[in-house]
Amino acid sequence: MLYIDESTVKDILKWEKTFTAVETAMQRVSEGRIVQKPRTMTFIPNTANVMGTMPGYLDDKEFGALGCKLVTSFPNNAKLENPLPSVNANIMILDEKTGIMKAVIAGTEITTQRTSAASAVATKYLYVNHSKQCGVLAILGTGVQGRIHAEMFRHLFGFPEVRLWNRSKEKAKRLAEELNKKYNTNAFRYCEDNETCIKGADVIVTATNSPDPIVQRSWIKPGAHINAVGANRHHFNELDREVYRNADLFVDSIETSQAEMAGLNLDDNLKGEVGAVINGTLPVSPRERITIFNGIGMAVEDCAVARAVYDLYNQVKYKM
Ligand SMILES: NC(=O)C1=CN([C@@H]2O[C@H](COP(=O)(O)OP(=O)(O)OC[C@H]3O[C@@H](n4cnc5c(N)ncnc54)[C@H](O)[C@@H]3O)[C@@H](O)[C@H]2O)C=CC1
Ligand SMILES: O=C([O-])C1=[NH+]CCC1
Repeated sequence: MLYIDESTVKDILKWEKTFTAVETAMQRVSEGRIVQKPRTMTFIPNTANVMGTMPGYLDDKEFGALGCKLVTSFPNNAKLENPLPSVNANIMILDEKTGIMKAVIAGTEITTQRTSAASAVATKYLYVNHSKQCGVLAILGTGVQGRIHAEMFRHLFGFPEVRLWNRSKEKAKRLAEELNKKYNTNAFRYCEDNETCIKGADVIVTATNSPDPIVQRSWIKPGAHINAVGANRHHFNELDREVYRNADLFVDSIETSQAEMAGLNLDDNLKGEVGAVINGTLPVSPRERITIFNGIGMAVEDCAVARAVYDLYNQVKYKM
């Protein structure tokens, strides 16, 4: 059985490839060329820990795959003496004709990249493509997702200022220093509080486990775009309800969002799927309207990126 480990995935998977795979998966969702149900969640009693199973099928020449991700979210892993990622995953991909397993692929880096890529796809189609300004990016939460969003968004969209806020301030400060050094810049700035981080920002990313709102409506600039990524079991808790009431909401999949975001009154502001915007079947919002992308993460994104990794691995292997 072929196992492609994390360090190999990190070596061969480039952000641009992940972006294209996720963009394709989002389009196929809105074309009905996928099969994907809400994930099953095994909540481990008396803890914040959860294990999810995410099976999916994606019909596409380049990124099509039949697969299943097993993912755990153990939010306290980051606080261990030897910290570990909070989110860990493996992805199985199966032969579509025989159902036989082709490979198990380490899925932690894939999950990291594909989540940020989904936000980037949404940002491209809901914001960047409408000639809106990419001046200030605000990142709330500087864990694994905060870091990848900061790096990937600056790389793809060239934000000259990336603000970083975290509940424990030292962590945000350290990340700003580290990224400034890595990219030989002073673009990454640490913020003392979430309000300062958000005010005047063009694009906002929330990537925390906060059960309470960390974004207030009055702090957001007209026409800004928000990618709400975090909050673990409660995908919509990072934004105050007033934010949802005064914005256009876009999701990755209506079907899975209806299950996992059931506590939010989606009917009020839900415009539809990002895939439909990409395909031109859903209009974009007026310029001054705030937009939210609430991506809860899709199995078919994992299938698409896993297929890309499998093909890249085989190309590299056969060349040797
Ligand atoms: N939508 C999706 O597809 C995905 C969503 N996620 C979610 O994104 C979030 C971040 O994931 P990672 O960066 O991997 O986790 P992480 O553990 O690396 O970072 C979590 C961050 O949240 C902050 N935080 C925790 N509790 C908080 C609170 N009460 N208020 C403010 N900040 C708080 C921590 O300081 C930490 O910096 C999690 O909720 C995770 O479940 C992760 C992967 C995929
Ligand atoms: O879609 C995903 O893989 C996850 N969503 C929340 C934690 C992991």
